[in-house]
Amino acid sequence: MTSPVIGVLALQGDVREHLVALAAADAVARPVRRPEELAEVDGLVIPGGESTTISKLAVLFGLMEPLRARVRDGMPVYGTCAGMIMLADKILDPRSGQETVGGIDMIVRRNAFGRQNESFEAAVDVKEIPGDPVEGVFIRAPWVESVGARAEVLAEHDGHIVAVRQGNALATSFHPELTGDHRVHGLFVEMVRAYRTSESL
Ligand SMILES: NC(=O)CC[C@H](N)C(=O)O
Repeated sequence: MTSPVIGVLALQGDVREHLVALAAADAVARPVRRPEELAEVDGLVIPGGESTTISKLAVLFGLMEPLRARVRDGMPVYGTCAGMIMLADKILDPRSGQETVGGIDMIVRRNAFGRQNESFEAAVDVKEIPGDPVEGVFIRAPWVESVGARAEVLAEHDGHIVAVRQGNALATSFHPELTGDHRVHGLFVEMVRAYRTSESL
């Protein structure tokens, strides 16, 4: 079977690192900036960066509604850090004008780890990733305050939820694209493959 085509939302943030990690995990990866490009991908990564900026640019580029529609339709989507914030149905302390795509029944607190510690690394056990813990790189990272019944917690750090999955939507507070360990991207590529197979039946 041919490799799935996975987009990386390329409005702001660490786009290139995700393109490299997805390619290493056997996907065809390409940047997505326009609605027509979004329509052509089998799955999408929303990278880390600054969620307020990504949100405003998504509205400006006419991508917010198409993003919501595709996520509602079940397109697999993976958000890291600012991308996790974009996938939250609700955020605490949003900046004015900040919107989210939503898709995961969770409440996310922006910069939650950041106030105590701008940036750090920690080993994180992630459900669905067998073997060694994942090296979690946290950069002004959010955490998940609470999840609703439909969302499954995949990982915690220091008593705080840092990875969540709800159906085809996956989110991590940390940045696996920066470590050279492509297992989380591998999990996402498998989600996209399964979706593609179910769509073509
Ligand atoms: N590394 C990151 O993506 C940081 C997220 C950033 N603190 C935000 O609120 O968007």
